[in-house]
Amino acid sequence: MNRLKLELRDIQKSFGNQSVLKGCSYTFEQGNIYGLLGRNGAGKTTLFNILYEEMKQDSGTFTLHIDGKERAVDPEDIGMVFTDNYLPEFLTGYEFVSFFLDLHKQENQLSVDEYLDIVSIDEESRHRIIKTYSSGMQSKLSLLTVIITQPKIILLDEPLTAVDVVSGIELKQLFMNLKSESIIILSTHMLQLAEDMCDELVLLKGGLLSSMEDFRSEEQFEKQIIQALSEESSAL
Ligand SMILES: Nc1ncnc2c1ncn2[C@@H]1O[C@H](COP(=O)(O)OP(=O)(O)OP(=O)(O)O)[C@@H](O)[C@H]1O
Repeated sequence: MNRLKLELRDIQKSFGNQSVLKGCSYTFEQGNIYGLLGRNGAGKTTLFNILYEEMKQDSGTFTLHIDGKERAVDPEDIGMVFTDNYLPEFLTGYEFVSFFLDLHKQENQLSVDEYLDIVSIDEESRHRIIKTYSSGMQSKLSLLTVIITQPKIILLDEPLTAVDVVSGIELKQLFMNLKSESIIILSTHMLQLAEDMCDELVLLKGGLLSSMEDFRSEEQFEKQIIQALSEESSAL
């Protein structure tokens, strides 16, 4: 039985007279990676910002169920990696990880170098300032923050877009390992990534969430998703 669940109930959000989320309800469970798919402007980032408490929903709730007990979500329950990385540009990668570890002491903590090895940031690069990093390297450093803290809920907003093929495969494997302890929700437009990595696909369309059941048993995966997202009732 799954120990940890995140339950969203009827979350609504409008900006002025634009209704973006019209009653999102869904239960996400530990042990799964969920792929959140939706057209541009469907409201994926808005939903993540609400869960991360960067933004307040107009109505609706989201709660955690731990071993059958329900409680509010605490900020430390959630880690989010954004498309745009907010990293301190004038620290080196090494200094950033060291600083981050001071703030977030972990049991069985690895050394700074061991963490940087996990995301394959090489010896020379780790002592350069982050400002000089490529966007893929910056993404890897951002992903390291959730790898270190392993929060109960991990929200990944287009995390692997700038990461090269080899690093992408390594990071995918890392998230596969993290999912046994966490609920992972991955927003992506990369259908191949969603198919490879996710256990369940969730569509955000017309301001509502729905599950795409048994997507692996469908032969024409891409065609099916494109059709689902382009039907007339789309949010756009
Ligand atoms: N702070 C804001 N103020 C006004 N409108 C906003 C705000 N944040 C988002 N929106 C609007 O809400 C809608 C959903 O935006 P959001 O960024 O959540 O979509 P998305 O699904 O993440 O899109 P994409 O795939 O393009 O990143 C868009 O029309 C956007 O312009």
